[in-house]
Amino acid sequence: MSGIPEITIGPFTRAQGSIVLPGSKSISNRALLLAALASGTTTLKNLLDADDTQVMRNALRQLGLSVIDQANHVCVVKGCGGQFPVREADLFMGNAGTAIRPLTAALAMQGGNYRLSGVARMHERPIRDLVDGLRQVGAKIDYELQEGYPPIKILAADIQIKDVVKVRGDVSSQFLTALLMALPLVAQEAVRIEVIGELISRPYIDITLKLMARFGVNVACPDAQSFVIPAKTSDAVYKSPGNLSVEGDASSASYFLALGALGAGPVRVLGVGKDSIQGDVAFADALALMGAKITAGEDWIEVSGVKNAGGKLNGITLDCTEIPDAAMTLAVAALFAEGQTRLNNIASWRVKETDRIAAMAKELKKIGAIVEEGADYIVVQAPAALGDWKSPSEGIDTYDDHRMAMCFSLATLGPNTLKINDPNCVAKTFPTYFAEFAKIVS
Ligand SMILES: O=C(O)C1=C[C@@H](OP(=O)(O)O)[C@@H](O)[C@H](O)C1
Ligand SMILES: C=C(OP(=O)(O)O)C(=O)O
Repeated sequence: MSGIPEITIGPFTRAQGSIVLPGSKSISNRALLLAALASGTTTLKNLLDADDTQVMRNALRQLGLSVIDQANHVCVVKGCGGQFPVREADLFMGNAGTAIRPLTAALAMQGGNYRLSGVARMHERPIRDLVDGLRQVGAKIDYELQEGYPPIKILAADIQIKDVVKVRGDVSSQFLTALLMALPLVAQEAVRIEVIGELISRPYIDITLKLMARFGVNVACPDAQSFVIPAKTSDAVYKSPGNLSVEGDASSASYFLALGALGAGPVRVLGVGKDSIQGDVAFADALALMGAKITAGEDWIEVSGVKNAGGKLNGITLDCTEIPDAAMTLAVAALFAEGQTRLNNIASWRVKETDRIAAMAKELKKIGAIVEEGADYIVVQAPAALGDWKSPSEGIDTYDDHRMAMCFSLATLGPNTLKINDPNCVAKTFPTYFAEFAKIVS
Protein backbone atom coordinates (compact mmCIF):
# COMPACT_ATOMS: atom_id res chain seq x y z
CA MET A 1 0.00 0.00 0.00
CA SER A 2 1.38 3.42 -0.90
CA GLY A 3 1.17 5.00 2.44
CA ILE A 4 1.21 8.33 4.11
CA PRO A 5 2.76 7.48 7.47
CA GLU A 6 0.17 9.29 9.56
CA ILE A 7 -2.65 11.84 9.63
CA THR A 8 -3.32 14.37 12.35
CA ILE A 9 -6.99 15.34 12.66
CA GLY A 10 -9.50 16.96 14.98
CA PRO A 11 -10.66 17.90 17.42
CA PHE A 12 -14.18 18.03 15.99
CA THR A 13 -17.41 18.93 17.75
CA ARG A 14 -20.04 18.19 15.10
CA ALA A 15 -20.88 15.39 12.70
CA GLN A 16 -23.62 15.89 10.17
CA GLY A 17 -24.48 14.72 6.67
CA SER A 18 -25.08 11.60 4.69
CA ILE A 19 -22.92 8.97 3.10
CA VAL A 20 -23.52 6.44 0.36
CA LEU A 21 -21.85 3.30 1.70
CA PRO A 22 -19.41 1.24 -0.34
CA GLY A 23 -20.57 -2.31 -1.10
CA SER A 24 -20.49 -4.98 1.58
CA LYS A 25 -17.22 -6.91 1.69
CA SER A 26 -18.97 -10.07 2.87
CA ILE A 27 -21.57 -9.98 0.10
CA SER A 28 -19.08 -8.89 -2.58
CA ASN A 29 -16.64 -11.75 -2.06
CA ARG A 30 -19.37 -14.39 -1.77
CA ALA A 31 -21.09 -13.04 -4.89
CA LEU A 32 -17.82 -13.02 -6.86
CA LEU A 33 -17.07 -16.65 -6.02
CA LEU A 34 -20.61 -17.90 -6.61
CA ALA A 35 -20.82 -15.98 -9.90
CA ALA A 36 -17.51 -17.57 -10.95
CA LEU A 37 -18.76 -21.06 -10.10
CA ALA A 38 -22.20 -20.58 -11.67
CA SER A 39 -23.42 -21.21 -15.18
CA GLY A 40 -24.17 -17.98 -17.02
CA THR A 41 -22.99 -14.40 -16.72
CA THR A 42 -23.59 -12.30 -13.61
CA THR A 43 -23.54 -8.51 -13.49
CA LEU A 44 -22.61 -7.45 -9.97
CA LYS A 45 -23.63 -3.91 -9.02
CA ASN A 46 -22.17 -1.81 -6.21
CA LEU A 47 -19.37 -4.34 -5.78
CA LEU A 48 -16.87 -3.24 -3.14
CA ASP A 49 -13.70 -1.85 -4.67
CA ALA A 50 -11.04 -2.52 -2.02
CA ASP A 51 -8.05 -4.76 -1.27
CA ASP A 52 -10.14 -7.72 -0.06
CA THR A 53 -12.27 -7.89 -3.19
CA GLN A 54 -9.29 -7.15 -5.42
CA VAL A 55 -7.46 -10.28 -4.25
CA MET A 56 -10.61 -12.33 -4.93
CA ARG A 57 -11.01 -10.84 -8.43
CA ASN A 58 -7.34 -11.38 -9.23
CA ALA A 59 -7.45 -14.98 -8.02
CA LEU A 60 -10.51 -15.72 -10.16
CA ARG A 61 -8.79 -14.21 -13.20
CA GLN A 62 -5.73 -16.36 -12.54
CA LEU A 63 -8.06 -19.34 -12.42
CA GLY A 64 -9.14 -18.54 -15.97
CA LEU A 65 -12.37 -16.64 -15.33
CA SER A 66 -13.50 -13.55 -17.18
CA VAL A 67 -14.00 -10.91 -14.47
CA ILE A 68 -14.46 -7.50 -16.08
CA ASP A 69 -14.57 -4.33 -13.99
CA GLN A 70 -16.77 -1.61 -15.45
CA ALA A 71 -17.48 1.97 -14.37
CA ASN A 72 -19.49 2.72 -11.21
CA HIS A 73 -18.58 -0.43 -9.27
CA VAL A 74 -20.11 -2.80 -11.78
CA CYS A 75 -18.32 -6.08 -12.42
CA VAL A 76 -19.29 -8.71 -14.97
CA VAL A 77 -18.34 -12.31 -14.23
CA LYS A 78 -18.69 -15.12 -16.76
CA GLY A 79 -19.30 -18.27 -14.78
CA CYS A 80 -17.43 -21.54 -15.42
CA GLY A 81 -20.26 -23.89 -14.42
CA GLY A 82 -18.37 -25.33 -11.46
CA GLN A 83 -14.95 -26.28 -12.90
CA PHE A 84 -12.23 -23.61 -12.96
CA PRO A 85 -10.47 -23.58 -16.36
CA VAL A 86 -6.97 -23.39 -14.79
CA ARG A 87 -5.86 -26.55 -12.93
CA GLU A 88 -2.67 -25.19 -11.32
CA ALA A 89 -2.14 -21.79 -9.73
CA ASP A 90 -0.30 -19.93 -7.00
CA LEU A 91 -2.74 -17.44 -5.48
CA PHE A 92 -2.03 -14.45 -3.23
CA MET A 93 -4.91 -13.74 -0.86
CA GLY A 94 -3.59 -10.69 1.02
CA ASN A 95 -5.26 -10.64 4.43
CA ALA A 96 -8.77 -11.40 3.19
CA GLY A 97 -10.44 -14.11 5.27
CA THR A 98 -13.51 -13.95 3.02
CA ALA A 99 -11.29 -14.74 0.04
CA ILE A 100 -8.85 -17.40 1.24
CA ARG A 101 -11.28 -19.55 3.22
CA PRO A 102 -14.12 -19.96 0.68
CA LEU A 103 -11.65 -20.21 -2.21
CA THR A 104 -9.66 -22.94 -0.45
CA ALA A 105 -12.80 -25.04 -0.16
CA ALA A 106 -13.88 -24.43 -3.75
CA LEU A 107 -10.38 -25.26 -5.04
CA ALA A 108 -10.22 -28.46 -2.97
CA MET A 109 -13.22 -29.71 -4.98
CA GLN A 110 -11.52 -29.08 -8.34
CA GLY A 111 -9.03 -31.95 -8.64
CA GLY A 112 -6.18 -29.54 -9.44
CA ASN A 113 -3.02 -28.32 -7.70
CA TYR A 114 -3.12 -24.93 -6.04
CA ARG A 115 -1.15 -22.91 -3.51
CA LEU A 116 -2.70 -20.15 -1.41
CA SER A 117 -0.70 -17.65 0.60
CA GLY A 118 -1.13 -14.14 1.98
CA VAL A 119 0.53 -11.34 3.91
CA ALA A 120 2.51 -12.25 7.04
CA ARG A 121 -0.52 -11.82 9.29
CA MET A 122 -2.57 -14.17 7.09
CA HIS A 123 0.02 -16.84 7.90
CA GLU A 124 -0.89 -16.39 11.57
CA ARG A 125 -4.64 -16.67 11.02
CA PRO A 126 -6.02 -20.19 11.58
CA ILE A 127 -7.38 -22.40 8.80
CA ARG A 128 -7.11 -25.82 10.48
CA ASP A 129 -10.83 -26.34 11.16
CA LEU A 130 -11.58 -25.83 7.47
CA VAL A 131 -8.77 -28.13 6.34
CA ASP A 132 -10.00 -30.79 8.80
CA GLY A 133 -13.50 -30.46 7.33
CA LEU A 134 -12.22 -30.77 3.76
CA ARG A 135 -10.04 -33.77 4.59
CA GLN A 136 -13.19 -35.64 5.67
CA VAL A 137 -14.28 -35.73 2.02
CA GLY A 138 -10.86 -36.78 0.77
CA ALA A 139 -9.25 -33.41 0.01
CA LYS A 140 -5.45 -33.42 0.13
CA ILE A 141 -4.11 -30.26 1.71
CA ASP A 142 -0.60 -29.65 3.07
CA TYR A 143 0.61 -26.87 5.33
CA GLU A 144 3.73 -25.23 3.92
CA LEU A 145 5.14 -23.57 7.04
CA GLN A 146 3.17 -24.03 10.23
CA GLU A 147 0.52 -26.71 10.85
CA GLY A 148 -2.92 -25.15 10.91
CA TYR A 149 -2.03 -21.93 9.04
CA PRO A 150 -1.54 -20.72 5.47
CA PRO A 151 0.33 -20.97 3.15
CA ILE A 152 -1.36 -24.18 2.09
CA LYS A 153 -1.03 -26.48 -0.90
CA ILE A 154 -4.05 -28.22 -2.34
CA LEU A 155 -3.18 -31.39 -4.24
CA ALA A 156 -5.33 -33.09 -6.85
CA ALA A 157 -7.52 -35.63 -5.06
CA ASP A 158 -10.62 -37.74 -5.53
CA ILE A 159 -13.40 -36.19 -3.52
CA GLN A 160 -15.58 -38.83 -1.83
CA ILE A 161 -18.69 -37.22 -0.49
CA LYS A 162 -19.91 -38.44 2.92
CA ASP A 163 -23.36 -38.02 4.43
CA VAL A 164 -22.03 -36.00 7.36
CA VAL A 165 -19.15 -33.52 7.46
CA LYS A 166 -18.23 -32.04 10.82
CA VAL A 167 -16.71 -28.63 11.37
CA ARG A 168 -15.90 -26.52 14.40
CA GLY A 169 -17.55 -23.12 14.52
CA ASP A 170 -15.95 -21.45 17.53
CA VAL A 171 -12.86 -19.92 15.89
CA SER A 172 -14.42 -18.49 12.74
CA SER A 173 -17.74 -18.91 10.95
CA GLN A 174 -15.88 -18.57 7.65
CA PHE A 175 -14.94 -22.27 7.75
CA LEU A 176 -18.59 -23.27 7.73
CA THR A 177 -19.32 -20.65 5.06
CA ALA A 178 -16.54 -22.15 2.92
CA LEU A 179 -17.88 -25.71 3.24
CA LEU A 180 -21.44 -24.57 2.58
CA MET A 181 -20.45 -22.90 -0.69
CA ALA A 182 -18.09 -25.65 -1.91
CA LEU A 183 -19.80 -28.94 -1.06
CA PRO A 184 -22.77 -28.44 -3.44
CA LEU A 185 -20.23 -28.73 -6.29
CA VAL A 186 -19.62 -32.41 -5.45
CA ALA A 187 -22.79 -33.48 -3.60
CA GLN A 188 -23.87 -36.61 -5.51
CA GLU A 189 -26.02 -37.30 -2.44
CA ALA A 190 -27.38 -34.84 0.13
CA VAL A 191 -24.70 -33.86 2.66
CA ARG A 192 -25.29 -32.74 6.23
CA ILE A 193 -22.76 -30.33 7.71
CA GLU A 194 -22.75 -30.57 11.46
CA VAL A 195 -21.24 -27.80 13.55
CA ILE A 196 -19.33 -29.06 16.56
CA GLY A 197 -19.59 -26.79 19.60
CA GLU A 198 -20.43 -23.11 19.52
CA LEU A 199 -21.07 -21.34 16.22
CA ILE A 200 -19.82 -17.75 16.45
CA SER A 201 -20.66 -14.93 14.05
CA ARG A 202 -23.88 -16.71 13.06
CA PRO A 203 -25.37 -13.84 10.99
CA TYR A 204 -22.56 -14.34 8.45
CA ILE A 205 -23.87 -17.87 7.85
CA ASP A 206 -27.24 -16.38 7.03
CA ILE A 207 -25.58 -14.13 4.44
CA THR A 208 -23.98 -17.23 2.92
CA LEU A 209 -27.27 -19.13 2.79
CA LYS A 210 -29.14 -16.19 1.29
CA LEU A 211 -26.58 -15.69 -1.45
CA MET A 212 -26.42 -19.41 -2.25
CA ALA A 213 -30.20 -19.31 -2.62
CA ARG A 214 -29.88 -16.39 -5.07
CA PHE A 215 -27.66 -18.70 -7.14
CA GLY A 216 -30.20 -21.53 -6.95
CA VAL A 217 -28.91 -23.73 -4.10
CA ASN A 218 -31.21 -23.99 -1.09
CA VAL A 219 -29.71 -25.33 2.11
CA ALA A 220 -32.03 -26.70 4.81
CA CYS A 221 -31.36 -25.99 8.49
CA PRO A 222 -33.15 -28.68 10.51
CA ASP A 223 -31.60 -27.33 13.70
CA ALA A 224 -29.18 -24.59 14.77
CA GLN A 225 -26.11 -26.82 14.32
CA SER A 226 -27.02 -28.65 11.08
CA PHE A 227 -27.07 -27.62 7.43
CA VAL A 228 -28.27 -29.98 4.71
CA ILE A 229 -26.97 -29.46 1.19
CA PRO A 230 -29.22 -30.98 -1.48
CA ALA A 231 -27.93 -33.64 -3.87
CA LYS A 232 -26.88 -32.06 -7.16
CA THR A 233 -29.18 -32.52 -10.10
CA SER A 234 -26.88 -31.10 -12.78
CA ASP A 235 -23.17 -30.41 -13.22
CA ALA A 236 -23.58 -26.68 -12.91
CA VAL A 237 -25.22 -26.49 -9.50
CA TYR A 238 -25.04 -22.73 -9.21
CA LYS A 239 -27.03 -20.69 -11.71
CA SER A 240 -26.48 -17.01 -12.32
CA PRO A 241 -29.32 -14.77 -11.15
CA GLY A 242 -28.36 -12.39 -14.00
CA ASN A 243 -27.96 -9.23 -11.94
CA LEU A 244 -27.08 -8.92 -8.31
CA SER A 245 -26.94 -5.65 -6.35
CA VAL A 246 -24.59 -5.61 -3.40
CA GLU A 247 -25.92 -3.84 -0.29
CA GLY A 248 -23.85 -1.13 1.37
CA ASP A 249 -21.43 -2.44 3.99
CA ALA A 250 -23.08 -2.55 7.43
CA SER A 251 -19.75 -2.74 9.28
CA SER A 252 -18.51 0.36 7.45
CA ALA A 253 -21.82 2.02 8.37
CA SER A 254 -21.04 1.63 12.08
CA TYR A 255 -18.41 4.42 12.11
CA PHE A 256 -20.82 6.95 10.62
CA LEU A 257 -23.68 5.90 12.85
CA ALA A 258 -21.43 6.35 15.87
CA LEU A 259 -20.44 9.79 14.54
CA GLY A 260 -24.13 10.73 14.41
CA ALA A 261 -24.35 9.97 18.12
CA LEU A 262 -21.09 11.64 19.16
CA GLY A 263 -21.42 14.73 16.98
CA ALA A 264 -25.16 15.45 17.45
CA GLY A 265 -26.00 14.41 13.88
CA PRO A 266 -28.07 13.83 11.99
CA VAL A 267 -25.86 11.43 10.09
CA ARG A 268 -27.56 9.15 7.58
CA VAL A 269 -26.02 6.09 5.95
CA LEU A 270 -27.50 5.07 2.61
CA GLY A 271 -27.33 1.49 1.35
CA VAL A 272 -28.28 -0.55 4.41
CA GLY A 273 -31.41 -0.46 6.50
CA LYS A 274 -34.20 -2.59 7.91
CA ASP A 275 -34.15 -4.93 4.90
CA SER A 276 -30.44 -5.71 5.13
CA ILE A 277 -29.18 -9.31 5.14
CA GLN A 278 -26.11 -8.26 7.16
CA GLY A 279 -25.98 -8.96 10.88
CA ASP A 280 -23.95 -5.81 11.55
CA VAL A 281 -27.06 -3.65 11.10
CA ALA A 282 -27.70 -4.72 14.70
CA PHE A 283 -24.97 -2.23 15.58
CA ALA A 284 -27.74 0.39 15.40
CA ASP A 285 -29.61 -1.47 18.17
CA ALA A 286 -26.48 -1.54 20.32
CA LEU A 287 -26.01 2.19 19.77
CA ALA A 288 -29.67 2.76 20.71
CA LEU A 289 -29.03 0.79 23.89
CA MET A 290 -26.22 3.26 24.60
CA GLY A 291 -28.77 6.05 24.26
CA ALA A 292 -28.47 7.14 20.62
CA LYS A 293 -31.50 8.39 18.69
CA ILE A 294 -32.00 6.12 15.68
CA THR A 295 -34.46 5.98 12.81
CA ALA A 296 -34.34 3.60 9.86
CA GLY A 297 -35.98 2.85 6.55
CA GLU A 298 -35.65 -0.03 4.09
CA ASP A 299 -32.17 0.98 2.98
CA TRP A 300 -31.04 3.77 5.26
CA ILE A 301 -30.29 4.36 8.94
CA GLU A 302 -29.97 7.73 10.63
CA VAL A 303 -28.57 8.76 14.00
CA SER A 304 -29.36 12.16 15.44
CA GLY A 305 -27.52 12.58 18.68
CA VAL A 306 -28.28 11.14 22.06
CA LYS A 307 -31.59 10.79 23.92
CA ASN A 308 -30.65 11.88 27.41
CA ALA A 309 -30.52 15.54 28.36
CA GLY A 310 -26.82 15.51 29.23
CA GLY A 311 -26.09 14.50 25.63
CA LYS A 312 -23.93 11.58 26.75
CA LEU A 313 -24.10 7.93 25.82
CA ASN A 314 -24.42 5.38 28.59
CA GLY A 315 -22.21 2.34 29.01
CA ILE A 316 -23.64 -1.10 28.25
CA THR A 317 -22.82 -4.78 28.69
CA LEU A 318 -23.32 -6.72 25.48
CA ASP A 319 -22.75 -10.21 24.08
CA CYS A 320 -21.06 -9.37 20.78
CA THR A 321 -20.79 -12.80 19.15
CA GLU A 322 -23.21 -11.78 16.40
CA ILE A 323 -21.51 -8.46 15.55
CA PRO A 324 -17.77 -9.12 15.93
CA ASP A 325 -16.69 -6.36 13.51
CA ALA A 326 -19.07 -3.57 14.52
CA ALA A 327 -18.39 -4.36 18.18
CA MET A 328 -15.01 -2.68 17.76
CA THR A 329 -16.84 0.57 17.07
CA LEU A 330 -18.67 0.20 20.40
CA ALA A 331 -15.33 -0.08 22.21
CA VAL A 332 -14.33 3.38 20.94
CA ALA A 333 -17.83 4.87 21.39
CA ALA A 334 -17.37 3.82 25.04
CA LEU A 335 -14.86 6.71 25.34
CA PHE A 336 -17.92 8.98 25.25
CA ALA A 337 -20.15 7.04 27.64
CA GLU A 338 -21.12 7.49 31.24
CA GLY A 339 -20.17 4.32 33.10
CA GLN A 340 -18.29 1.34 31.75
CA THR A 341 -18.94 -0.64 28.59
CA ARG A 342 -18.29 -4.37 28.66
CA LEU A 343 -18.15 -6.30 25.40
CA ASN A 344 -18.40 -10.06 25.92
CA ASN A 345 -17.80 -13.08 23.71
CA ILE A 346 -15.23 -11.47 21.41
CA ALA A 347 -12.47 -14.12 21.54
CA SER A 348 -12.38 -14.14 17.72
CA TRP A 349 -10.96 -10.59 17.81
CA ARG A 350 -7.64 -12.19 18.73
CA VAL A 351 -7.31 -14.06 15.40
CA LYS A 352 -8.36 -11.35 12.97
CA GLU A 353 -6.31 -8.64 11.22
CA THR A 354 -4.36 -8.26 14.46
CA ASP A 355 -5.00 -9.32 18.06
CA ARG A 356 -7.81 -6.78 18.27
CA ILE A 357 -8.45 -7.13 22.00
CA ALA A 358 -4.81 -6.35 22.82
CA ALA A 359 -4.55 -3.62 20.18
CA MET A 360 -7.80 -1.96 21.22
CA ALA A 361 -6.84 -2.04 24.91
CA LYS A 362 -3.39 -0.59 24.29
CA GLU A 363 -4.55 2.27 22.07
CA LEU A 364 -7.59 3.19 24.20
CA LYS A 365 -5.28 3.46 27.19
CA LYS A 366 -3.06 5.87 25.25
CA ILE A 367 -6.08 8.19 25.03
CA GLY A 368 -6.67 7.99 28.77
CA ALA A 369 -9.38 5.32 29.02
CA ILE A 370 -9.34 2.73 31.77
CA VAL A 371 -9.40 -0.66 30.09
CA GLU A 372 -9.53 -4.25 31.25
CA GLU A 373 -9.04 -7.10 28.81
CA GLY A 374 -9.69 -10.81 29.19
CA ALA A 375 -9.38 -13.80 26.90
CA ASP A 376 -12.77 -13.05 25.37
CA TYR A 377 -13.89 -9.66 26.64
CA ILE A 378 -12.94 -6.01 26.98
CA VAL A 379 -14.18 -3.42 29.49
CA VAL A 380 -13.77 0.25 28.62
CA GLN A 381 -14.28 3.19 30.95
CA ALA A 382 -13.99 6.73 29.57
CA PRO A 383 -11.30 9.11 30.85
CA ALA A 384 -12.58 10.45 34.19
CA ALA A 385 -12.65 14.12 33.17
CA LEU A 386 -12.03 16.16 30.03
CA GLY A 387 -8.56 16.98 31.32
CA ASP A 388 -7.72 13.27 31.48
CA TRP A 389 -8.00 12.83 27.70
CA LYS A 390 -4.57 12.49 26.11
CA SER A 391 -3.25 13.05 22.64
CA PRO A 392 -0.34 10.60 22.42
CA SER A 393 2.59 12.19 20.55
CA GLU A 394 3.61 8.82 19.09
CA GLY A 395 0.11 8.54 17.60
CA ILE A 396 -2.47 5.77 17.62
CA ASP A 397 -1.06 2.61 16.07
CA THR A 398 -3.36 0.77 13.67
CA TYR A 399 -1.60 -2.63 13.28
CA ASP A 400 -2.43 -2.87 9.57
CA ASP A 401 -6.03 -3.27 10.72
CA HIS A 402 -8.52 -1.15 8.78
CA ARG A 403 -10.99 -1.23 11.67
CA MET A 404 -8.45 0.12 14.16
CA ALA A 405 -7.93 3.17 11.91
CA MET A 406 -11.64 3.72 11.28
CA CYS A 407 -12.60 3.19 14.93
CA PHE A 408 -10.03 5.62 16.29
CA SER A 409 -11.10 8.38 13.91
CA LEU A 410 -14.13 8.65 16.24
CA ALA A 411 -11.89 9.69 19.13
CA THR A 412 -11.33 13.02 17.34
CA LEU A 413 -14.77 14.00 18.67
CA GLY A 414 -12.98 14.23 22.01
CA PRO A 415 -11.14 17.35 23.18
CA ASN A 416 -7.82 16.72 21.39
CA THR A 417 -6.15 16.50 18.04
CA LEU A 418 -5.24 12.92 17.25
CA LYS A 419 -2.45 11.41 15.19
CA ILE A 420 -3.43 8.13 13.50
CA ASN A 421 -0.55 6.09 12.12
CA ASP A 422 -0.73 4.29 8.76
CA PRO A 423 -4.27 5.47 7.94
CA ASN A 424 -4.14 3.87 4.49
CA CYS A 425 -4.68 0.45 6.03
CA VAL A 426 -8.38 1.31 5.57
CA ALA A 427 -7.86 0.16 1.96
CA LYS A 428 -8.70 -3.40 3.06
CA THR A 429 -12.42 -2.58 2.96
CA PHE A 430 -12.90 1.20 2.65
CA PRO A 431 -10.18 3.04 0.67
CA THR A 432 -12.04 6.38 0.73
CA TYR A 433 -12.85 6.27 4.45
CA PHE A 434 -10.96 9.37 5.57
CA ALA A 435 -12.25 11.44 2.64
CA GLU A 436 -15.84 10.51 3.56
CA PHE A 437 -15.13 11.11 7.25
CA ALA A 438 -13.84 14.62 6.44
CA LYS A 439 -17.13 15.47 4.68
CA ILE A 440 -19.15 14.67 7.82
CA VAL A 441 -17.16 16.22 10.68
CA SER A 442 -16.49 19.86 11.54
O1 LIG B 1 -18.04 -14.37 6.61
C1 LIG B 1 -17.77 -13.16 6.63
O2 LIG B 1 -18.03 -12.41 5.67
C2 LIG B 1 -17.15 -12.60 7.84
C3 LIG B 1 -17.25 -13.26 9.03
C4 LIG B 1 -16.70 -12.73 10.29
O3 LIG B 1 -15.56 -13.50 10.63
P1 LIG B 1 -15.59 -14.70 11.72
O4 LIG B 1 -16.58 -15.68 11.32
O5 LIG B 1 -14.17 -15.18 11.64
O6 LIG B 1 -15.91 -14.06 13.05
C5 LIG B 1 -16.30 -11.26 10.16
O7 LIG B 1 -15.50 -10.89 11.26
C6 LIG B 1 -15.56 -10.99 8.88
O8 LIG B 1 -15.18 -9.65 8.76
C7 LIG B 1 -16.44 -11.31 7.70
C1 LIG C 1 -12.28 -9.82 10.29
C2 LIG C 1 -12.30 -9.12 9.18
O1 LIG C 1 -11.88 -9.53 7.97
P1 LIG C 1 -11.69 -10.97 7.29
O2 LIG C 1 -12.73 -11.06 6.25
O3 LIG C 1 -10.31 -10.93 6.72
O4 LIG C 1 -11.84 -12.03 8.34
C3 LIG C 1 -12.82 -7.72 9.19
O5 LIG C 1 -13.04 -7.15 8.10
O6 LIG C 1 -13.02 -7.14 10.26
